[in-house]
Amino acid sequence: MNTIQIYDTTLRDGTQSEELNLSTEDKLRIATKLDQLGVAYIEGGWPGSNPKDKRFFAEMQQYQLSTARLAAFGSTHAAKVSAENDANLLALIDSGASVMTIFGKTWDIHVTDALKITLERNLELIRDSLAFLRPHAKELFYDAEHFFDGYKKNADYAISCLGTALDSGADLLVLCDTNGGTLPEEVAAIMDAVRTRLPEARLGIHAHNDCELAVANSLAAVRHGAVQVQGTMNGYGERCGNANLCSIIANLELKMGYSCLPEGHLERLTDTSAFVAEVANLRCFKRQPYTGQSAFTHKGGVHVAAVRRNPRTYEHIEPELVGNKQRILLSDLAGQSNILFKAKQYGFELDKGDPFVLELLTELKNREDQGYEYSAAEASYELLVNRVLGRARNYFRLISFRIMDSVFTEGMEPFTEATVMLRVGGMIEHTAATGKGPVNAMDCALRKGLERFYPNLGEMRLLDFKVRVLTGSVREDGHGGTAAVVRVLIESGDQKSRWTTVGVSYNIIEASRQALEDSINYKLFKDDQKKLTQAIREI
Ligand SMILES: CC(=O)SCCNC(=O)CCNC(=O)[C@H](O)C(C)(C)COP(=O)(O)OP(=O)(O)OC[C@H]1O[C@@H](n2cnc3c(N)ncnc32)[C@H](O)[C@@H]1OP(=O)(O)O
Ligand SMILES: CC(=O)C(=O)O
Repeated sequence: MNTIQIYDTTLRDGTQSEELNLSTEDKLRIATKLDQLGVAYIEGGWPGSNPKDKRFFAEMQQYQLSTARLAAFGSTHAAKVSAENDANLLALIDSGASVMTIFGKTWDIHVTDALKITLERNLELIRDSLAFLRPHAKELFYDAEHFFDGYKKNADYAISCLGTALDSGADLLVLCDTNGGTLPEEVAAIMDAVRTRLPEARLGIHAHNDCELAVANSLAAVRHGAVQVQGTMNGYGERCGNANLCSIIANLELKMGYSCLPEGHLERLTDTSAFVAEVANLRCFKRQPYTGQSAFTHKGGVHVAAVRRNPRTYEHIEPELVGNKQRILLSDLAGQSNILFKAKQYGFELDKGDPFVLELLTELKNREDQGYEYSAAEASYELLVNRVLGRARNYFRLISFRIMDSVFTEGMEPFTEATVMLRVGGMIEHTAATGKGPVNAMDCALRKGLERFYPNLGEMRLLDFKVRVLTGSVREDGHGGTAAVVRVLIESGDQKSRWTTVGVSYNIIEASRQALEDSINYKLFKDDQKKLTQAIREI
């Protein structure tokens, strides 16, 4: 099987993304993870650019990478100084990286208008920089910036830049679609032309995503002879991003018959993608092909009915191949199959046509119509199913509650107090608490009343609170705006898991109460289930 080298530049080109900012520590964690995934090269940064990147390379000298080689990035030397005196090239040598990648100009307007030097002088920059670095690098790559645009405008000059790099010791010439404006058929034709004119050269591809074609362009380049693909995890990068390695690796391995990662490592892809997003403190892109949470998620009843019989009916690969999994959503587009799938996941074996299934489906559709959204708040639906099927109980009853906001000093935050009356078993509990806002005050009062009976509630935290005014909820009596229906989603968690619950009402406090009550009941229900499972195991 032919091998394609995966060159990851998340830690360099990825950090040029508007929303990405990584500390040295973050970079070390990501580098370790990329090595475990098994990419061939990790471009760690530009040591001549900033102290953070310099520190990263110094720290990396203590790490033993198992699969990847560490690459340091920089430009050809500054026109005003010689290669030997160029701080940027010296920083590359100091970095201790065994692989060095330098970018140089290949598009004539970049030479004359950006660098403001002659075309001949640029060839000297390329030649002298590579020749100077050659003895210090195990591998030396030349990134031909703007190669495709340059080739289209002045093919002879673009080729002479590549030829100079090759003659000066470059092991590999990486053709860059820096502005991301090239089409796959142009990439294919230009790759063929370069291979004809420089048959001895090994070629790579570095594509940007300005036309949403970076993955397609990378695959086209491989089909036309590229042996290395550069890109970033999750496609992070400047403007519209770089070529997304998650899609490239999966496509090359699963659709095109190439090998990119060590045997058996492809199933680490989804975890690696999520890990990088987590360290970068960015939300994962749900619709990301292969590794996104929605990539194998089914919502429509017709689809769910079919995938339950044979997943291949609506899935282009087995999700497990890339470490992902199938998910089924609940919504007003569901059919009985969605309910059966979820019920099975919760431990119930039901059949199509069962009155419980029909009741649950009707209830789901009615509630979704009122504004509940169970695909985002599955804990509420799990409780509902378990209640309808008699497995879950209400752990308490909120008999009454009152919330007061008082402003004592003009311009100061209001003082919020909640009182609640609860029934737990046969006992009545009456408590009050203050909080930062009405929902927090109600949450504190509820816990204060309940923790005596259920101490495990002390482990539970509210993690997120979202309110959405539902469009189309303007009432027939003309009351919209502040009288519109709102949906509240509350995400809660303990040491082991996170869950989301939902409430809907014209009254934001009432919607929050529903979501809060579900959240507490869910925690108590799941803890009881765990205890039961443990007790059964011990019998
Ligand atoms: C296509 C790519 O992704 S290339 C990578 C782009 N990434 C970055 O720019 C991030 C890191 N960059 C930096 O930290 C800084 O820009 C530095 C340290 C490299 C340079 O900083 P400064 O010296 O202050 O220059 P500044 O950023 O204003 O301008 C870029 C300089 O690089 C020069 N330059 C650009 N490309 C090249 C090249 N291939 N070879 C030689 N010089 C180059 C420009 O001519 C300009 O120098 P000049 O003003 O003397 O003509
Ligand atoms: C080198 C590089 O990052 C580019 O040309 O896009």
